Amino acid sequence: MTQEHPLEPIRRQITELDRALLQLLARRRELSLEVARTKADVTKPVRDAERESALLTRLVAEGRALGLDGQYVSRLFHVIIEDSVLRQQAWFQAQHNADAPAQTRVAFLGARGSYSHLACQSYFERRDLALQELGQPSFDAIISTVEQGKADYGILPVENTSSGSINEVFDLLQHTHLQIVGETTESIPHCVLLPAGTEMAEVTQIFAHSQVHTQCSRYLATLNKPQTYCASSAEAMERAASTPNSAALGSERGGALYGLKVYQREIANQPINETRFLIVARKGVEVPPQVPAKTTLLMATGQKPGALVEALQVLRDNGINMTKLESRPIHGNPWEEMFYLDVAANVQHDRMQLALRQLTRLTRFIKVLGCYPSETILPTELDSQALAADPRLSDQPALHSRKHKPVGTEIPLGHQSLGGGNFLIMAGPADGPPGDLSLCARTLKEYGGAALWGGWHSRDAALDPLFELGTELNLPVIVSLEEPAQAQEYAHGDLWLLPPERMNQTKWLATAGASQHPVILCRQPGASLDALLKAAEQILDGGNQQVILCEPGRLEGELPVLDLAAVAWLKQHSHLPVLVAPQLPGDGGNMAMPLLQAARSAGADGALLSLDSSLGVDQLPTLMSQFYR
Ligand SMILES: O=C(O)C(=O)C[C@]1(C(=O)O)C=C[C@@H](O)C=C1
Repeated sequence: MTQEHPLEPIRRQITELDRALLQLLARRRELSLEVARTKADVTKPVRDAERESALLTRLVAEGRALGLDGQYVSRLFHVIIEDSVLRQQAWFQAQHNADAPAQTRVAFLGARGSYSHLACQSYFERRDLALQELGQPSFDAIISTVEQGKADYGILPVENTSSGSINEVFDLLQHTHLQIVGETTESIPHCVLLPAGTEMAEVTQIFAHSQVHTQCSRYLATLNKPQTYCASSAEAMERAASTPNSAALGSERGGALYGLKVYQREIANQPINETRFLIVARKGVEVPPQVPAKTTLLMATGQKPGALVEALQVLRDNGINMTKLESRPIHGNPWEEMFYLDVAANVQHDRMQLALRQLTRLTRFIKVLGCYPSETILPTELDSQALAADPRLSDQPALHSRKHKPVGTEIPLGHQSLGGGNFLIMAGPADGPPGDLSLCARTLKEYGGAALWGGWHSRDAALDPLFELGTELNLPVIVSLEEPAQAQEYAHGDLWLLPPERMNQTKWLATAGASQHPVILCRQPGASLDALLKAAEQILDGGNQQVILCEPGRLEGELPVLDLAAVAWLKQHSHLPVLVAPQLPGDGGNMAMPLLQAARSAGADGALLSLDSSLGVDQLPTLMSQFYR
């Protein structure tokens, strides 16, 4: 008889626990609906911030007593509460609109597995409605299918966190009589997908939608494989499934429909990649008082100066919060604009009715495109004290703080020292030809650069030349930590870098904490400075005292944004060295110098420069010689 592996009985216990967790979650959902039924009688709003805050504070404390950290518990319960709120809202909406279409035929863009298809499934699943799915070839076809009564609903993407507004959809909304009846936001984690049995080394082409390709350009540069563009991600996945030696970019859920498995997750340039969709129907809906509503308006103001400001003032005077403003040209009227506004208000409320009446006086055209339940559920924030570590330790200053260590930490870097008073420049080519790496390394060496950087994503293939150059020139190298399980592959790097999207990921922080390499920890966009320091604390707590904080820049359109107040604040509150990683616009060569000088004045200890079309390797010698002059 074969003996059972010792793993098996443990795994059986985990399976049992997971099953019990699922049953508890299902029961919690039932109770949440019971709460909704009770609230219906007293017209209490779905969301009760006080209750959520009390509930989370208690759970964090109880979790801590069981050895679970506060961030972990609050993250889990944010997901659970979001589901509870959305389900309650969907229930109220259904009660209030009993004459909604009996069937649910939904028109969406693309085939099974497209991002629109997945959004459609999540939206209607919450409503417990059986779906008849009608994939369409274009946005136009979605609108006309619903207009002609061949579908009951249409689902249209309107904006994406990486690529911005989808203009074609806004233009179509101008001309249809369909009403917006709902919205949903889908988080779309792009992955590289492979057919079962295919290895990445065998792949000769990657199928992708052009927008997805743009959103993942940094990672794709490291794979260095030819791309074939497709009309949709669904088509990309279908072609990869039927073409030998190919891969596709798509979502994990979509890939599963085509028998594709994930090769690499989270490959988007921006860690948060969400798309907002609108649901349209022939007849509008009414939003019940328990549910927060959004109203979308379409309006054209007169062409006199300040007309838009006057219109917006009407909203402000009536206490109405605008959540989005978008402008589109009016066909046939050059230089005139049509404005789309989302406001957080129910069109039935008096103040909204009043505002609409006042707006008719100031506009040439105004139309309500729809009033629908808002599905933007912001998590209830707990104060940092509630989330802090064990209260018995709360009188001990945090390891990152100046109270714990008044003198700044210095980290040796070759013959220089980070945090030692000199501003150090570290650089590397973003995704240029391999020759750039060598040129960059030699330039850094010659002009006093402190380290060679392998870019935001250091993939296996790119590591060897990096390490070889480092050894040859005796120049420290920085590698991005991609996969904690393979930490040994990064062992030759002198410094490790945790990219912004890893800042909150416990397994990366634990790997960094257990390492003896200095670790550069980058602030995630939108994360608070407190959150950055908490992540640093986890690394320090793990044992690694060589943590370097990094403030990455970003681009707002063509404008470079770099938070130097954050740099100054971090230097005052923490003894850890602080770097900046500015992003430069297309013609960024001229911006590099003033940004570096300003960062140095704000107290930064150095900069990480990503060399690309905005700042080329060839511009590095002038920049460095002038900076250190
Ligand atoms: O207790 C309530 O009032 C609920 O609606 C339940 C619940 C929850 O899921 O715990 C959901 C939404 C509220 O904001 C607070 C709590």
